[in-house]
Amino acid sequence: MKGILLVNLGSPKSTAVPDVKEYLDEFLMDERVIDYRWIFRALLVRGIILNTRPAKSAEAYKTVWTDEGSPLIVITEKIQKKLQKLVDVPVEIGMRYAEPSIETGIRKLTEKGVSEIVLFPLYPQYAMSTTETVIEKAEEVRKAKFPNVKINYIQPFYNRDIYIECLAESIKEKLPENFDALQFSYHGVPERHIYKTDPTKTCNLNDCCSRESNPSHQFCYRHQCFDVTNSVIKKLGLPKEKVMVTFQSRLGKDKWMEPYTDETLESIGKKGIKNLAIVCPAFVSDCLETLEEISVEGKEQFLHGGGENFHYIPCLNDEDRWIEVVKTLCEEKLNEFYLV
Ligand SMILES: C=CC1=C(C)c2cc3[nH]c(cc4nc(cc5[nH]c(cc1n2)c(C)c5CCC(=O)O)C(CCC(=O)O)=C4C)c(C)c3C=C
Ligand SMILES: [Fe+2]
Ligand SMILES: [Fe+2]
Repeated sequence: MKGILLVNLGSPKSTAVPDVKEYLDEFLMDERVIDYRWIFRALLVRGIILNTRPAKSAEAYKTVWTDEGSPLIVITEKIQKKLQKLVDVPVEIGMRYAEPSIETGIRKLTEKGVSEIVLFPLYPQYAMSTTETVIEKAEEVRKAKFPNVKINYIQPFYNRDIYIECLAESIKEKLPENFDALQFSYHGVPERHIYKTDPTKTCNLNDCCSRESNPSHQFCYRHQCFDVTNSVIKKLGLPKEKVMVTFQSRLGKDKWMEPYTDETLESIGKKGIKNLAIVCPAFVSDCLETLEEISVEGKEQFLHGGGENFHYIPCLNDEDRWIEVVKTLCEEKLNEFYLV
């Protein structure tokens, strides 16, 4: 029997500082997130970051937490429930970090008799800290605990027409009438990650990412962010001069992809952009990074820098058109089981 596992990043189990600390420990000790040798990662994460960050992050989580829990998990559950109504195989969710884990998700499916799983990492763009770490973890769990289960993975879908169509429609509906600029803010990654995961060694993190084609594009997060932006603005008929791409949520002292979202928000008001719309297409569901970092902090930065109207465009969340896309991508992979 077949089944579907939707995998998202995950959140702490509560906003209590020890729970946030446990979550950050698992997240930041992932070698595909902080890619230093174990001893240096442990010194940085356990010796420095976990001393202060959990309390600060817990305060931020408190501002977005709902009665049902973390927005990211609540929204992923809503996607699951809606998808379940459209397909005739069991659908479960699993988180890369914390609970419900990928193992919990696979276990629930196997208890329903599932032995062939389509696993959907809910990230449009490939990075070692997105799709790659999900697949690595799922394979580790499968080999150790469910050796008889087959898993078929859905690949990054940043360039799929159905996704672009859906995102463009969603943005169009939510765009305010008057805006001076539309900012696409993607979660950043350290530049080193892009070089590291480029098997072709042809990405120069410069003009190459915006070229029409280059062998590195399949593994270049930066290219995939530009590609989503270009495809969406083409569909919306927006002039390039009205659009910006920036990268948010950097952590630590490494060089992350630029331009940075926060610095841009602080400076564009003075350059004449008074009415701003902003969207975050690295996330399919709203989460701490959109609801707090962009909608609250980002708005303050923009207003502080001389901006006047800040309009946050929510993620696809559980919009029906997005659930249809999820269904189509899952069905494609479900059907592949018949071919092998
Ligand atoms: C969308 C893709 C994501 C990438 C790429 C990514 C990389 C990345 N993140 C950190 C550090 C943190 N991220 C945090 C939160 C967070 N990150 C993503 C997604 C990506 N991260 C999401 C969806 C969330 C929100 C989770 C939620 O519960 O809502 C956090 C925790 C919050 C905080 O303390 O700021 C950290 C830390 C690194 C180092 C990294 C490197 C590639
Ligand atoms: Fe590139
Ligand atoms: Fe992150």
